[in-house]
Amino acid sequence: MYFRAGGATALLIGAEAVRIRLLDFRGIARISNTCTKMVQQNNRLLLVCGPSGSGKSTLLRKLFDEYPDKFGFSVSHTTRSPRRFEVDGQHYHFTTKEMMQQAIDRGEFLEHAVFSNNMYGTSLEAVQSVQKSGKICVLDIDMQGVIQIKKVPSLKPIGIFIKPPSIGELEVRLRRRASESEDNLRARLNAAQQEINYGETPGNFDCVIVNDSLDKAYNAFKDFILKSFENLDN
Ligand SMILES: Nc1ncnc2c1ncn2[C@@H]1O[C@H](COP(=O)(O)OP(=O)(O)OP(=O)(O)O)[C@@H](O)[C@H]1O
Repeated sequence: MYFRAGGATALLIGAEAVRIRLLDFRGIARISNTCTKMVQQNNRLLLVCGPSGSGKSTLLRKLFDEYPDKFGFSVSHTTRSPRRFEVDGQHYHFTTKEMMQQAIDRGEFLEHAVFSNNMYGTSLEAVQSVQKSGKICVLDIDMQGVIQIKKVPSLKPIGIFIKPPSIGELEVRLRRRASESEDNLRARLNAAQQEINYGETPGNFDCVIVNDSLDKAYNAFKDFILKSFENLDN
């Protein structure tokens, strides 16, 4: 079953969305050793990044459907209040600003951001919890999160960038999805070109997939992942 547990890209990119991401050098050093162990154990992270509306969720849903036991999302932390249907530890780990900041200072977060006065982040423990269950941990993550994770040299994540066929088509898809206010949609489209530039810069991702025809894009997505994680048997 596909279940997206509140990844960083689930956040709005509204006009007021000043995202501040901080991972200081002490934090990097602290988590670096643990990450080296993760890599040695062949527990590499899979990062899926792309502009809002590029099709990350659609492709991941197909992958999770085809390989139900192989992949898992880590559960993010947030300091925002739970919504009515949200279950602590399932949709998010709900915490306080003080506790989250202390954990960040202890170097327990791979990436974190401030959005609309609330903190969000991916803890190393949340990633390891997925890996301990025998699954490959997938982070559906925005450009700023990728930049932050890449600062941990020992992590060596496998990164896939999902590129829309054009900004015009991205707009069509976002409008058809009808999930955003006009302001939000504009903010997402404004951010998209910068994200595409980052995605296309050599060295930033291991693979760039243009999501034009969904079937074609999915096959390329799946093939690359199967090759990258050779021990996937299904
Ligand atoms: N190849 C495709 N052709 C046409 N429509 C597509 C294609 N891929 C995805 N879509 C549609 O585009 C919309 C955006 O896709 P999706 O929600 O997967 O994007 P996303 O990158 O996960 O966005 P967000 O980051 O905002 O969650 C959805 O309505 C989806 O059905």
